[in-house]
Amino acid sequence: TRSTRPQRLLKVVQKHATRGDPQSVISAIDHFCRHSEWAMNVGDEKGSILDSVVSELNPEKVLELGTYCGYSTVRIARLLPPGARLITLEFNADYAAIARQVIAWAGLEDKVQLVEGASEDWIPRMKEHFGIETFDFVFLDHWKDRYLPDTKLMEDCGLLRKGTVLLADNVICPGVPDYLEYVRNSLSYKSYYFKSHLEYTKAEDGLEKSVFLG
Ligand SMILES: Nc1ncnc2c1ncn2CCOCCNC(=O)c1cc(-c2ccc(F)cc2)cc(O)c1O
Ligand SMILES: [Mg+2]
Repeated sequence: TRSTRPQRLLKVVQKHATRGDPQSVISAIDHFCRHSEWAMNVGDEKGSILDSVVSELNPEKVLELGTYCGYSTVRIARLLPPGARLITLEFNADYAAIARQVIAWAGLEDKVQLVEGASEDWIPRMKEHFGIETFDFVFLDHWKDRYLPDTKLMEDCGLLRKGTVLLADNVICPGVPDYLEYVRNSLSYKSYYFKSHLEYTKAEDGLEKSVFLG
């Protein structure tokens, strides 16, 4: 039977990227998605904004919601200081299997813990299962109708502290109107919109950076 797009993306990484070189993994995926097959990675343009937010924050504890093929996982993990940890949640087992191999090809498996399952099931278990007190940085890139309930769930579970940064992908396309309304009007967040484009296209999209004020 025909291969899946994530399987073809992994083949491209293994063929064109250098083991242990995260930048070559990022470039191989971006080239494939721009010239061969579009895929829902955060991409190079929004990826550069993601890089600048992570570099400025230098987070120790990172949560990513929605791994897909591991593109943004690699982008974030390559910038983390030694000893920092990234936990990434992926619901789809096929995506998770590909992402593990992409993350390993980049040589970042020691910084990354990929967990299979739904965000709503795992967020309440972060403390007892992973020994996490609070996160410094959260990248939201999963089901768009889960951004708001999962943010409220993280608040209720005490996983956010004064200064925790949430960065949300796709706030315009596909769009997360309820989440945007919440973080932009809540007194518990200071929010900023980074205008950009939907990965590998000319359509408008953007990232919303929201700082939890405690
Ligand atoms: N642990 C978890 N818990 C819950 N749910 C989870 C989960 N892990 C995964 N999932 C499930 C969903 O994961 C993928 C979500 N991402 C997107 O859907 C997405 C779509 C587009 C897009 C598509 C078509 C267009 F025309 C225009 C834009 C672009 C993007 O950048 C996207 O990120
Ligand atoms: Mg996205």
